Amino acid sequence: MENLASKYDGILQSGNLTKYILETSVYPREPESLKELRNATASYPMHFMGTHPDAGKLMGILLKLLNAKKTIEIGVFTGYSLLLTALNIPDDGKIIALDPDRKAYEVGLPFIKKAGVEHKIDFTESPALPVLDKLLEDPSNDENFDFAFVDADKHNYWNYHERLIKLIKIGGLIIYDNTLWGGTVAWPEEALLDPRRKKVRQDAIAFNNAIASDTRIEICLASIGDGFTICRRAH
Ligand SMILES: C[S@@+](CC[C@H](N)C(=O)[O-])C[C@H]1O[C@@H](n2cnc3c(N)ncnc32)[C@H](O)[C@@H]1O
Ligand SMILES: O=c1cc(-c2ccc(O)cc2)oc2c(O)c(O)ccc12
Repeated sequence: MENLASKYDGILQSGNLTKYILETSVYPREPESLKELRNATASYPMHFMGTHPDAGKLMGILLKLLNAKKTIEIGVFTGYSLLLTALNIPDDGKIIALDPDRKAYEVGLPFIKKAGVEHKIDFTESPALPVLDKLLEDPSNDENFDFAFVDADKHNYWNYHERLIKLIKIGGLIIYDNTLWGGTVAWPEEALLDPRRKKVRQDAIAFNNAIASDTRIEICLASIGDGFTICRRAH
């Protein structure tokens, strides 16, 4: 029988511990604009797709450590991770943000404007692959980005990886979200009943296996949010 608790209890499979972490170290220091965007998303369809705030906190620290200036985001939804990125890069930083769903982006846009960071965002209403291919047609984009965050159609993660690895600088980071898919990657296949969740589990397992043997990167599969695969381009 499918254990839906994992979806709501976080990857720790413990609602109390997830709540403790959020209430102790995340919510009290979450910027007001992010909190407002998160609250506005709560009444939007599929609101659970927003990046987990604890994972967002880690992403913010990594962006600062890296001094990231030029970034790519694949999968914007209402913009939690996008606003978080915009708040953690310098005033002249730029984010190429890609999503075919402009309506969801517009839910978060007022909070992005209020935070005064809209000028850092170049949103394109499109599936990501053709835009990445276009970027790669111009050699000046090779190794020109510090950071990328991927949180979109899970079956395309390897296709994104093959393109992002050329666009990201040596020493830069690519983060893939949902790579533990509620913990189900370690479950027996028959334990999952919903065919769509089953398919995403298979996509996540295939991606995790492929990335684990990619010698161009160092990886850390962090059990935060829904599973964050943090890749550092090594060469
Ligand atoms: C999980 S949500 C992203 C959540 C977002 N990072 C946040 O913090 O709120 C996934 C998004 O991926 C988008 N998406 C689906 N297919 C896509 C594609 N081919 N290219 C880019 N984005 C895509 C969906 O429209 C959806 O908004
Ligand atoms: O339940 C979901 C579904 C997705 C998803 C499915 C198909 C796409 O083309 C894009 C996204 O993503 C999710 C997600 O990122 C998350 O953190 C929780 C749930 C889901």
